[in-house]
Amino acid sequence: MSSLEEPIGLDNLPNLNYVGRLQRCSSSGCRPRLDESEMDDCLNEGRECSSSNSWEEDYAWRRQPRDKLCRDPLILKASRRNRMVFDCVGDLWHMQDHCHSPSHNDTEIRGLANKFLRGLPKFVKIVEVGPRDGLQNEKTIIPTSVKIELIQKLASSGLSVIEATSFVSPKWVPQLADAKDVMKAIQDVEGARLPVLTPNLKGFEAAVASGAKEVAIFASASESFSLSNINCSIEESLNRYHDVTLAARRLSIPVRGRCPIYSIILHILFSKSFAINFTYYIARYVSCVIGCPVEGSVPPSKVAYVAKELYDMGCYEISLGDTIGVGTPGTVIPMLEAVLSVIPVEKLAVHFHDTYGQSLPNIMMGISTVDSSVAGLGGCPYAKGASGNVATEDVVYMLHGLGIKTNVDLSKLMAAGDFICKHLGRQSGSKTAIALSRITADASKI
Ligand SMILES: CC(C)(COP(=O)([O-])OP(=O)([O-])OC[C@H]1O[C@@H](n2cnc3c(N)ncnc32)[C@H](O)[C@@H]1OP(=O)([O-])[O-])[C@@H](O)C(=O)NCCC(=O)NCCSC(=O)C[C@@](C)(O)CC(=O)[O-]
Repeated sequence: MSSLEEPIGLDNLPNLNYVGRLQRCSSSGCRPRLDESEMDDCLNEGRECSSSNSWEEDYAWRRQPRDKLCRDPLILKASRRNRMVFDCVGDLWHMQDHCHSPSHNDTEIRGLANKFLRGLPKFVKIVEVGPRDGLQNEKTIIPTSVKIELIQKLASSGLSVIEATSFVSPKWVPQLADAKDVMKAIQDVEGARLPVLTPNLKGFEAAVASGAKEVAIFASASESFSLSNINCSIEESLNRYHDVTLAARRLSIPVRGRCPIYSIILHILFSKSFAINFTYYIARYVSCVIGCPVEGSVPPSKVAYVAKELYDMGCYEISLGDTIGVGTPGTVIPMLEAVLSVIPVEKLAVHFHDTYGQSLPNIMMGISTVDSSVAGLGGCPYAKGASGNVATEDVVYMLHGLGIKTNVDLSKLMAAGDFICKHLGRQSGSKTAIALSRITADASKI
């Protein structure tokens, strides 16, 4: 991958003077660069920061008249040469109206950068939900062999958790009726955990019989959605999930969840052997954490209640799902605040559908586990109008651009996205995949 295909992150900004200048001339021209003290911060936090450019060089542009800056031949050359860079800054003519105002206070800007970067994790675990959430809503039934190959390709990209399928009623979700065959075929996939969705004991038992080592349970913060999605009330669903978590402990099936002291006691009481691994993995979902397709907005306190119930059952990770993708940072922050008052931050994951294109800003709230779907596949059959999950490629591109590690190889991930999109006969839902494929295609013509 050439440097032009890599995200323009904080790490490489200093080496891309023309990009920096373009950005300063754009509406986002207030975007701060790192000064030396901030670089020290980065180093202390284990991130890499280049110090190749001096502070004066960084901010020399402020002394230049606006029109000179915006007619900089380097800028124009760069914009002609590199479509990706041009796209990233928008229309030059339009940008002239948004040149940086010298009235901005440098200290405030640097303070903002510091605050912003400090709130972000150094590593984000991505939970790939494409094979499950992505394919459950497809009109046509995807052949089992394609699902298996997709999972293998995703695993080879470095994704460490891939939600493989669902053990739900085939009458409700016929697209995943081959769950058993998929699970059996991916037993030898290495390097990735492969959780599956289970709505009840029946699903749990079928998952275990097919070799699942990890299961995900899914409750809703909206009564109406619970009824339409799993045909029972929230309380009934929580009772079912109690049964599932107990059964998991009896079988010593890893439960994606924490291991509180009473779990250990239950484990000792119910397990057949004491020499078992105490790592439980049971997951994880609270759906409709912002809005419900039937009820409209969902109160944060309701989300916190359901999340805490799942957590207390032993779920070590609670994923907060904006099922219909209506959240903005304005609604996501109060919801997170409510949940964080009952669950530690490191136990949380976020799961955004990108219906309104708000997923990326919503992810930037400091939660270090993010669900996403390759090529932006997905949607819930019981949440009409909801679009796919935020695309994994877009998440990886953004995180790498911020210097946040994911251990995911973007080009291999794109190959997986390309594979499934070709099969589905449509364009990727990932803006990153589209842009980078265009660059590669253009380059191959030269
Ligand atoms: C929960 C049920 C099963 C209740 O469905 P029900 O009809 O109320 O269940 P039932 O107990 O009356 O059983 C009816 C039939 O289903 C069978 N059955 C019962 N359970 C199972 C099972 N596990 N696997 C296979 N078969 C099952 C059962 O054996 C019976 O078969 P029959 O006697 O008629 O031949 C049903 O409503 C269901 O399967 N719902 C799943 C819906 C679903 O998968 N939705 C999408 C996932 S949620 C989501 O996408 C949101 C999320 C997680 O991504 C987060 C976010 O985006 O926010």
